[in-house]
Amino acid sequence: MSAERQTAPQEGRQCRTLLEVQGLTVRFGGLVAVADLDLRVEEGEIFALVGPNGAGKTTVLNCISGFVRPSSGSIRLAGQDLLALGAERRAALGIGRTFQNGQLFSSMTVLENLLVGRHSRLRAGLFQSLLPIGPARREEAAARQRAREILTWLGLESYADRLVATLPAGLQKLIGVARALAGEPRLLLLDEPAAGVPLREVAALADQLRRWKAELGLTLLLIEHNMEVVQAVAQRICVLNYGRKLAEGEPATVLREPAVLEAYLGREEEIDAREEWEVSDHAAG
Ligand SMILES: Nc1ncnc2c1ncn2[C@@H]1O[C@H](COP(=O)(O)OP(=O)(O)OP(=O)(O)O)[C@@H](O)[C@H]1O
Repeated sequence: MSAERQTAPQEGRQCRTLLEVQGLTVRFGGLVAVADLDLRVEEGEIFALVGPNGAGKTTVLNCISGFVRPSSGSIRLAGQDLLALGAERRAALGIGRTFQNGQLFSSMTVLENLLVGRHSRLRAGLFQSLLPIGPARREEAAARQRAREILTWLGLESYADRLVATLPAGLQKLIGVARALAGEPRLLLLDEPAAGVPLREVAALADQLRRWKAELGLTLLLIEHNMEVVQAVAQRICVLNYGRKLAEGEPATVLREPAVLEAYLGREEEIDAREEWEVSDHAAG
């Protein structure tokens, strides 16, 4: 990685808002998935969006990365309004994104997936970067070099020329991160990085998240259900419930708030009741 990207954020520097979301509302037909949400993520922090299933977390991430158009509200990155811009333009401005299920091109190699992730940074188009001709040749060589550096940095260099489809799910998840990093993001949006990670590897994942932040000077906004990871890495969290902000602040404090406990327990009770009903229904049938 370049020296500039390797520099850790300096201790004690002033907080600067990188991402500012104001009055974000998303309606899907009659359903209000996100309701009048305000969020500020400061440069260099790890911020977690948590909440029960269906709370609206992924929808918020989709609005920031440009996959869902909100019904109202504003989203700014370093002061620049994003809403008029498409997903690709936002990626070029520094928004990187991973997905719960990877969403890689499984019939391409790992390296080719990273080149796709990097193409928002290239002046030549994606097609030219995959088929190097004319003036794109030098840029493409540099992109390949950078993609290999990222793979090496993540310990994935031996998989560069493997087809994604042949690799286990856990590895594909990390390749999803490598692909997002290939776009050299300032803000990395991570959708449930701990989902599917075995318990014994959760602490190592938390270490990795801190390393990505510190060594690449990244800001991380993550959705996460695993509270061990959230408490280990996040400086601040926002709890969503039915699309509304329920609480915000330091994880240790927020996760003890009665309203937050109730939101989680309430949903668990709903699920327990449904499961009991299904069991008794099946038993009766
Ligand atoms: N494209 C869509 N069309 C209609 N409804 C949607 C769409 N996307 C999400 N929803 C609904 O919006 C609500 C919020 O969904 P969302 O996926 O954002 O929640 P979440 O907090 O990410 O949930 P989970 O933790 O289960 O991933 C849910 O009720 C969901 O069914």
